[in-house]
Amino acid sequence: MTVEQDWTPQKRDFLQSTGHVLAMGGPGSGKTHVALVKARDEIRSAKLLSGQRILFLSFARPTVARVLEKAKELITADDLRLLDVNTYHGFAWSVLRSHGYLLSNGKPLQLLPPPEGSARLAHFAKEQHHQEKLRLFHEEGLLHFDLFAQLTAELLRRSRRLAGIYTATYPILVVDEFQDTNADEWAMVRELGRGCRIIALADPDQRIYEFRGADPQRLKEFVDQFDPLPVEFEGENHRSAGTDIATYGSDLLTGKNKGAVYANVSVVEYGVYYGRGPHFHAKAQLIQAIKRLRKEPAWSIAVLVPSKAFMLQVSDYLSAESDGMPNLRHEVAMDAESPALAANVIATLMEGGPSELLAARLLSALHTHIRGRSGTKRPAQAELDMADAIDQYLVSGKIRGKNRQALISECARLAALRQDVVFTGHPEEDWLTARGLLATSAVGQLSRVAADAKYLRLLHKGSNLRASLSELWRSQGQYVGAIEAVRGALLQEHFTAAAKEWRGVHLMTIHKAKGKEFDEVLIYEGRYAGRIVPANADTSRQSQALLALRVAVTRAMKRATILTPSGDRSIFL
Ligand SMILES: Nc1ncnc2c1ncn2[C@@H]1O[C@H](COP(=O)(O)OP(=O)(O)OP(=O)(O)O)[C@@H](O)[C@H]1O
Repeated sequence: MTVEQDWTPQKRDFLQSTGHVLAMGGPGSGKTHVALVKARDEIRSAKLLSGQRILFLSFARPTVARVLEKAKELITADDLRLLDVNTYHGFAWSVLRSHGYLLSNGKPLQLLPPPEGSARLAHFAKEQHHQEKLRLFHEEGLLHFDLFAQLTAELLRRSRRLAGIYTATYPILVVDEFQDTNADEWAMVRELGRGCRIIALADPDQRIYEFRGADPQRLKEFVDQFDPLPVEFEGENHRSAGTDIATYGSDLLTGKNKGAVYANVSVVEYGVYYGRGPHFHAKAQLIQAIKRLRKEPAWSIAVLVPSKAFMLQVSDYLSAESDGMPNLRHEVAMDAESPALAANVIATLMEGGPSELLAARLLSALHTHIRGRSGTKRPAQAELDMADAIDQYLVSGKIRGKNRQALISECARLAALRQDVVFTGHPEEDWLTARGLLATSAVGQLSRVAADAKYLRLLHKGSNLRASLSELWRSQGQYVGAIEAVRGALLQEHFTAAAKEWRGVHLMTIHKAKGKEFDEVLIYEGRYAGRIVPANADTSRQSQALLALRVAVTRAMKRATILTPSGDRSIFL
């Protein structure tokens, strides 16, 4: 544990602050670390009244898990009870769950998780999404996750008494990755800040979420409104001390990196290797990294790629035993809509029921999967037409067109097949059986459900879904209730800071790497798909991609490797 005299003067100023603070520093400068020490000191100072706690808000659940892990090293278990670490949306939901009815005309609220939300919004142009989300909330009591922060801010603004209760409970609010807050999250923080001390941690050059509303003006807005004590942890790097990784990250921003040589950072150009899979070089690099680290007790490697679609291709190749290389076990950070909606179709099959009813339920689950699987992107018109046709069929019993009829018949066939399926009572096996039924279907809309569900990690040992499915089987010898169990498990995934295991190989998009750290980082840029800068990117997208690349590189503690295609090297390298 760091002893007091080790702190730089800036860190000491930060630790001694008594009001609002804006702490800035580059990657690995120890912002999160020192904020936890600050929280510990505040708790130890015994200035908190009975019932008061410190609130620490971060962006994503895995980051919350990491912060908690670090907190356990720095803070005693007793003191830790006075620190609430949560995501922005987890905190907002805790407010709305108890008080949101005040905004929805007294209607009880029902959550609309992102995958179902995407299915609901499929027909609307992107510009109309927000309006429709508001309509769903006010008219149907359906709460889309994207409204969490906005509604919480509105609630706190409208009821000063309620805001007072929250700020009396949390006199200190730490906001991590503050540079990436969007307008709604900022509004929520601002309302709380009227009654509590805000400790904001930020690095303007790690602002990589402009596409979801992060704004270069945010820090200035905070300064203008709250006049915080500014502190800068300049030149500190605790993550990759003794390497050039942080320097490389800074040089990327000025272009100084081009042609220069750095310790522990390598840029590797890969060529086309005829007869081998396109990701051959990436896998080979990964194997080398594993060899370098495998003698260490708890090593971690991140393979970071530019897009979700590319990530799935890479995952398939890492799992395959091909090109003379073994299956490499890895975790995929997959939070896309498609697996969640696919899980709903599988649960429908597991739940079963009389053939005709089951066929209709399958169609209905498939309808949601078709509409929602591309997330916030609008589905192709042909997909929307298919979904509409299913919808009409469910009402009228009529359908036209060969492909559409084939889909209806296939659902009927699967529902009939399901009648003869004998499950074993082991949820994982039975899940695979149900998925297998879909996988063999000759109808694309059904077989891709099985493909989409491949990336779902809900049934591992000790998982809640496994426990609830086992319980359904134990009490009734069948899986009636599976749909609800899957829905509950997916919802829980959004809110619990599942203690993630950070050992081993982790494959994720560059954006997902924010706030994390690994022994080695392998950034893999594809030749055609998966470009760091998409071919048609304008200057603003280019600069966002550059910031993201810097974040990616600086996640490494020991070594960063960037793979870029030869003959088409990334413009940043
Ligand atoms: N004073 C310190 N003493 C020992 N270890 C430290 C110290 N400060 C930070 N660290 C360690 O260095 C690593 C990086 O620190 P931290 O995550 O707090 O940096 P950060 O500024 O929040 O980084 P980023 O903005 O890149 O996410 C962590 O493993 C942390 O535990």
